[in-house]
Amino acid sequence: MLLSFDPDDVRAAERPLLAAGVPLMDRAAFALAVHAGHVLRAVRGRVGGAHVVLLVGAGNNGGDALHAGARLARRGARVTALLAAPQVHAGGLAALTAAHGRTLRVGADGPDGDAPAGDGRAADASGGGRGGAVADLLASADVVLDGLLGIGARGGGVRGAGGELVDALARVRAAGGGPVVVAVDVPSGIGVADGTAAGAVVRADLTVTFGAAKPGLLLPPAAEAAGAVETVDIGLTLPARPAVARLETGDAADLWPVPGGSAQKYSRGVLGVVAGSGAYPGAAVLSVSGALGAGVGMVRYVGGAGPQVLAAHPEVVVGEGRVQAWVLGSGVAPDDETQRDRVRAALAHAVDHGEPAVADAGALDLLPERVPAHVVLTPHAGELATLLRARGDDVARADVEAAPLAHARRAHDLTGATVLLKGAVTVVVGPHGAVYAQGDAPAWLATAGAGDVLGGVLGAVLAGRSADAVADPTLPAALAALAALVHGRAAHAANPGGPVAASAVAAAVPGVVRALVGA
Ligand SMILES: NC(=O)C1=CN([C@@H]2O[C@H](COP(=O)(O)OP(=O)(O)OC[C@H]3O[C@@H](n4cnc5c(N)ncnc54)[C@H](OP(=O)(O)O)[C@@H]3O)[C@@H](O)[C@H]2O)[C@@H](O)CC1
Ligand SMILES: [K+]
Repeated sequence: MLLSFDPDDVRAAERPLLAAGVPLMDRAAFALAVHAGHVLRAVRGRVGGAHVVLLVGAGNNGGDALHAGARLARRGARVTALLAAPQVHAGGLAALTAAHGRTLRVGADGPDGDAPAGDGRAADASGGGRGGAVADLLASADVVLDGLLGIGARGGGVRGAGGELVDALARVRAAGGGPVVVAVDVPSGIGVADGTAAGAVVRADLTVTFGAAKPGLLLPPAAEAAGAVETVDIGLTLPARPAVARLETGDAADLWPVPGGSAQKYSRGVLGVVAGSGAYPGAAVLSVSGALGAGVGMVRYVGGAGPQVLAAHPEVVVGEGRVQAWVLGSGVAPDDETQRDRVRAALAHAVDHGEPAVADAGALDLLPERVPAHVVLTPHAGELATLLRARGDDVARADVEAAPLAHARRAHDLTGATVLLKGAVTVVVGPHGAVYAQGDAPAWLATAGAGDVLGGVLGAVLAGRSADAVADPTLPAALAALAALVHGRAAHAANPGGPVAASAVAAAVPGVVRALVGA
């Protein structure tokens, strides 16, 4: 499991070590230089002679970059630091200067080469015009180390001279080619704790993060700015509970309902699916496909798409009966009162009788005021905005997309449900601070019907662990994250690197489950 921690927790973990004189910045800078060295060898074959540009802000994040730059300069790299603040980390600046790195001050007046600490060579870089000199430097760099802002970031985006550097770097990259960008601790400008990415935000290829990942490296939309994430152990002892977690391959076996030797179809879980209709049978077929692919004991289908469901899946039982979990609402039209009544009844049953339920699409506006955490909502951003508006919040789809965690949390707080917010990175919020961010799916998965398959997979897992999911209110969030992981992996497996149809994703689920939990 990849765990991330809020800046306050990281600072609290650093404090006793700093008080004891542990050289945390040395550890961080050493690891950063090692990773930058790997990148330089990959793009240029060697560190010696490579061109490294440092973006340096006012705080310790800039200090990390300067110290790492000094290490690279001692290994023969040509290092130029662009100083975006009047005062930068003094020890780092001295180290870089001693290692013969160049410094160049940038700001409202552009580069003027007046960096402190006796940098006699700063003036070379300012030739050719102010902004032009910076752009030329960035364009000619093999690697840029982004040390503008770390966990001390406040507000959205990088302000001031640093923000101008972020924009200049974006222009260089948009023009094609450009350097490999390595973010120091976090990409500068992201919301470190909430994953927002407004204003000037560095787009990194790699983030080298210290002590533990930060939530913004996992959460959308900021996660996209982080690139690959390398976590460096600098010796911090962090709290037991992370801010945001991400399930990985090794986590699936513990969570998945793998049948024991004495299993039979009822003990493995029966899933009730109230989805689709005669007019729109596809959602029903896809939900059932996902559930069967995930290995549910049995599916009972209730609704007007019985013939189509049976044609695709003769193992399904059509009609009502006892179930251990539900999938509700996929493909249920707003004017289909018969099916909506069935969804209402199933929701009430799930709440009253302790049966986990997935409430998707057409079930979201039928939700009682409050539900237990074993009811899992699976909206996309637009549906979540609608749900929140129905509860009095003035919120649009774009607001949800800009701050998915905050809005998923709000929906959880208002309804009591576990909330799985679908997206390129899927965010899950449950009670007691359970938060997951799963970025497993290829962009190709954004396709009609994919959500129906996800609902089926999640329903199967909830049916298989029905009693556990009711007894432990944080478990539905973990199982929802697990379903997102399997669903995303199935999309990759169905057609690596290419387009996928939802039915192909469902067909790939059994193989993914076998790979994750098979002996
Ligand atoms: N502690 C340790 O031992 C270790 C720490 N480590 C490293 O330290 C980093 C944290 O360092 P840090 O606390 O100095 O904060 P940092 O992020 O560098 O910047 C703060 C400065 O930025 C400014 N500023 C804020 N927001 C802004 C904005 N939007 N736009 C523009 N400016 C903004 C802010 O100004 P202020 O808001 O105070 O006016 C202040 O001047 C951490 O991420 C890791 O890399 C590692 O070495 C491991 C050991
Ligand atoms: K940074």
